[in-house]
Amino acid sequence: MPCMLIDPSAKYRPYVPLKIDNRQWPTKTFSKPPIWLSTDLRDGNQALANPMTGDQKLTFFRLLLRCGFKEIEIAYPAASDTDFNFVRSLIENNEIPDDVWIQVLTPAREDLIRRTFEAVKGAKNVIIHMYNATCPMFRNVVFRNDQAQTVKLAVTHTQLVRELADKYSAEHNMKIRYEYSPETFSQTEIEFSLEICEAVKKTWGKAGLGDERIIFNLPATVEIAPPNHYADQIEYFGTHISEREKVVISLHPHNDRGTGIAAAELACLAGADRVEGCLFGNGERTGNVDIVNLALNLYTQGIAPQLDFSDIQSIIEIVTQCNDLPVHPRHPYGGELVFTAFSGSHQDAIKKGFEDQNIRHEKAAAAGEAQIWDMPYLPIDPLDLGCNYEAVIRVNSQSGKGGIAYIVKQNLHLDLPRKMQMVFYQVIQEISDREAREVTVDDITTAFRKTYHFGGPKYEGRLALRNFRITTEGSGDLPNGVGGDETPPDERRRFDGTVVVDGVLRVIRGDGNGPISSLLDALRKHLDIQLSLREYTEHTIGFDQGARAAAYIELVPLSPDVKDERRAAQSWWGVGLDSDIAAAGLRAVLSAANNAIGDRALPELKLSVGFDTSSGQSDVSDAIVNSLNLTLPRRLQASFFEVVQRATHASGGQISYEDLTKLFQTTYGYEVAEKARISLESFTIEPIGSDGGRRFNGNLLVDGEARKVAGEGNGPLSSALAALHTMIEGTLSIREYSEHSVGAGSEVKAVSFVELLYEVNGKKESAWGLGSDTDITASGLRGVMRSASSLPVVLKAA
Ligand SMILES: CC(=O)SCCNC(=O)CCNC(=O)[C@H](O)C(C)(C)COP(=O)(O)OP(=O)(O)OC[C@H]1O[C@@H](n2cnc3c(N)ncnc32)[C@H](O)[C@@H]1OP(=O)(O)O
Ligand SMILES: CC(C)C(=O)C(=O)O
Repeated sequence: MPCMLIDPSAKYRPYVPLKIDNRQWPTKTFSKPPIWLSTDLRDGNQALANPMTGDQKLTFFRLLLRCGFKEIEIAYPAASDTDFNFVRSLIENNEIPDDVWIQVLTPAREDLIRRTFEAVKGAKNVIIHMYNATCPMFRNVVFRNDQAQTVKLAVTHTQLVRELADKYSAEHNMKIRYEYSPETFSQTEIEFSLEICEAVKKTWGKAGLGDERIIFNLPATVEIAPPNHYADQIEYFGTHISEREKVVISLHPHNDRGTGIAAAELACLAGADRVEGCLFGNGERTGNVDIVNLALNLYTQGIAPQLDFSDIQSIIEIVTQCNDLPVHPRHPYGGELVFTAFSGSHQDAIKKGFEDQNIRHEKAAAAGEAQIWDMPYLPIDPLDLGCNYEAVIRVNSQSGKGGIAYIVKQNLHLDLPRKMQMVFYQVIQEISDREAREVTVDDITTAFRKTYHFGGPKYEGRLALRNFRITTEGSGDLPNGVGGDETPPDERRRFDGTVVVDGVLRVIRGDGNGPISSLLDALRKHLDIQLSLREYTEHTIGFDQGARAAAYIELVPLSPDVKDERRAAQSWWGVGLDSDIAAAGLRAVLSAANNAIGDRALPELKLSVGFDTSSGQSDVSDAIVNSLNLTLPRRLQASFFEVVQRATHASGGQISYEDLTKLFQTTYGYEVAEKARISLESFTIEPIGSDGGRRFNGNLLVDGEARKVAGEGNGPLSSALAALHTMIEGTLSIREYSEHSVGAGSEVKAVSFVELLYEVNGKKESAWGLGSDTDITASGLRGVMRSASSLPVVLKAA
């Protein structure tokens, strides 16, 4: 089986370097772009397994115009009807802008030259491009010509081109220029290249300045030497051709050694004026030189290339559709992976680079200076090519914390503290190792939300903040916007808040020297969550009205010794986002606390009875709001607080929230199964008289016995009281009444809060009762009966 030779010199010979003294190009630098010629529709097209259709060529042509090409080789018209007709259709359909030169290629053959001229008849600006091979191998093998015959071939056919150019330009008002290519220039003896070009120039006979210049296109038809050799050849040609000012030196590099770009760049430094190539380097074998690459190389040197690749992805789409060839994912500037870093150290550098650059750019903008792009690993700003930063960092098992933090910042606008980055990195590493695949942006943001219970109800943990109030001892409510734990020394803060604990609303309270420490205190007291704050950072997101605060918190196990807390190996991070900075901190505490408690069962929530009367009362009523959705009238709050205090003393100083709720329900008869002493079985209310009076007819159950009663008043409640008076000693009167609705839609019901005053034998007593019903009148009546049942009403003898 053939294989690589141990001594390849037995088979291959090296190129022969040019002897040039004092070459100039190595010290030259770029200052302007060359003239570009796209040969996608000719050299690119002829290299395709399936050359482009007319429609594809038209699409491609329009794309080239969009990119800004002013010279476009559109066909080898003599090759096929498709090519010929395409040229005709562009001309006849006025597709060619006035400032664009179309170029067509022809061999040095009379019939084909004539057909080529026929193809371009009537076009405004045309470059006729003729070629014949000039290097020894082609002379000897392909044409079997010596040097003189080769020159003769070129000269004779240049003569024909000249005659036809004169004729067509006169007859069809065309501007016609001439390009001659000594094909395989790079393999041709340099002196012979000069000789044949001098002969062609002379024959053409009308090389002038500007648009009159003759174009000598010097192809590296096959790249057989390093790029410096091509540069030498070009410099030599340019410094030895006569009337240099009347000559455009054009490059046509191929990429057989993979150095087409370097060859073109060095040859430009060596004096070339023009480059022929294809978008993304399509073309024979390894392709023509890639004009996108060349142009953007200039761009990254701060030189406007005069070509526009602002929407590079849409350009790739069209090019790949027309060529039916892919663009490699690693292709310079355009490949789908070229702005992507997977590896940790690259990602870290890019992330830091962006941060540093933002600061630099802000300063430069303020000073009115240029905002220079200077980024690790990214030689060009993806935005300039219509790409975004989304794909700049992608994560797999080679990635590090910096990259992951970058994605979190880009997508969630959260700038994680370094230690938190390290912790979250472990989470993503675990996913990436487990799944053995790239971790997507969605994977990362979802993992972040889940890990830190961040981003709304869907991601809530076992503990979630509903509402809160921070008060300063003696000074009432704190205005929102008091941040972190920045409390003046000696001022104490109190956190009163409603927190969802395992799905149940709870009111908790704690004290500390700031909002965070008072919430931590509340968690300790009420839920036995013993944590302490080790690190807190915050930043704002957005501006002005839309600004929000992001807070990051690290909690450690509470320890009697602060030093132990600082050294604690175990810690939990949390994040909170809110328009109010204090709320952001509190959310961050709960986010971290969620991670700290994991699945651990929490103790039954305890309501401490050590509160002072007023604040204990609001705790109690908050609890009823939370558990039963009932907003108690103020006097009922006071009344119930007394009940609670008695109950908590009786049960050793503490009462659970469940028991508190039950106590409320049984005390006031709210939604309990047992019948009260006096209960309403059924009733009717009838209007009486003309002044709005009412008559109540009720079926009651009193001490287990059915009673029918009736009474009249000026409303349902007063008529019910009148009815009760028919069976009791003393009098009942309404001391306070209020009601509100609970629930929504078809579930809505009325809840009535009734306080009755009972006067009998000179004694007075009052009691509260609750009624509820979908009918508001029935709700009020039930409240009356429930309140009466709580009073020691004396029944009349039957
Ligand atoms: C480096 C380059 O890219 S050069 C451009 C190459 N592009 C193409 O070839 C695509 C279009 N070509 C074609 O469609 C056909 O080759 C045609 C129509 C031009 C000619 O087709 P044919 O007449 O069948 O000739 P064929 O394709 O075999 O070409 C070889 C002949 O042309 C001669 N020839 C090759 N190049 C040239 C040239 N630049 N000038 C004159 N004659 C040439 C060869 O010596 C050979 O002649 P021979 O038949 O006397 O031996
Ligand atoms: C016709 C010439 C310019 C050519 O395509 C080449 O040499 O590659």
